[in-house]
Amino acid sequence: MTITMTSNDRPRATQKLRELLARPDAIVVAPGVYDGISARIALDMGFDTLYMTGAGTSMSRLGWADLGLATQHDMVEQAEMLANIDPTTPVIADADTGYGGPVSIARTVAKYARAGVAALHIEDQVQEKRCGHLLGKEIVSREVFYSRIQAAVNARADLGLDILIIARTDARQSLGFDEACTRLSRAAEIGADIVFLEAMTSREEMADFVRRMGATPCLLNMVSKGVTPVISVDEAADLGFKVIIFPITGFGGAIQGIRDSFAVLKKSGCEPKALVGVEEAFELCGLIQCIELDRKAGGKALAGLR
Ligand SMILES: C[C@](O)(C(=O)O)[C@H](CC(=O)O)C(=O)O
Repeated sequence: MTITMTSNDRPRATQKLRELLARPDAIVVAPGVYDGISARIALDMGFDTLYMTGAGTSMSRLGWADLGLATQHDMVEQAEMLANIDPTTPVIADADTGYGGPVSIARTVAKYARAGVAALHIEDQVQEKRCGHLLGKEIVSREVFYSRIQAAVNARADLGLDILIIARTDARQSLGFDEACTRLSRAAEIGADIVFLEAMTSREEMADFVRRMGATPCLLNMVSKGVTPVISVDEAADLGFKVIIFPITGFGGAIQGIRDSFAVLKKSGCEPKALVGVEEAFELCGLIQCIELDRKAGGKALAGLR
């Protein structure tokens, strides 16, 4: 795989996501990434789309749970880094509530698009939001939600951007499934490209949701130990979903892996034997590419490395 640090091919990620979505009977699979290492692993393994998880971003950048603590600035910085390791691979990014009223949302859309993000999702929780799989979520009115989506759609048109807009509703928990579907149908009419019904509680709901949304592509959020029943990528595709995200797979695995590794150190006073070594880690993160880049430019800084 070619990884480039140039920005010339940025528009291709959005175009590529549109092409991936247009494939009949196929689903876009996006593993959750939350830092440079997790993004590098997903790219190295050949995933063709990445999902920037807000929960993972909040925990990796701030060390705090997904409770609306990450700011627009935190999220844009993270998105910019993730979208530019390989600018040809689409990144679908969490944009929470859009971080304010219509003016802030317009700025969020512009900043995400200019950072190289291919699609972003904006939801209808109040600003003091929380992970969609926790209890006690508070939801804004239909009007406020619709104006968030309208602001995003207008910003995209006014600024000549082609980022995809995903409307997410968290209304299922407190207002019910019908209200959630009504909100997303209207969001699609306003101009959202993809719809995301957070925290569905049964397979019947999943099937019904896709049916009710008609031609609008639907996204499924597969959160381990969340409130949505676990289904596979193939099952989601069979139900008609066009995108499936796995926000927890990366950081859930990392937490377990780091814990296991530290436990060996604490117990034995030595590192675990099976650890990935420093060179392998650097190679994962572009060492060879950097040596090549330096050599081609006549640089001497990395000449002695290999
Ligand atoms: C998708 C999500 O917005 C995320 O931040 O990745 C979260 C995931 C989580 O916290 O479990 C959500 O579902 O709200």
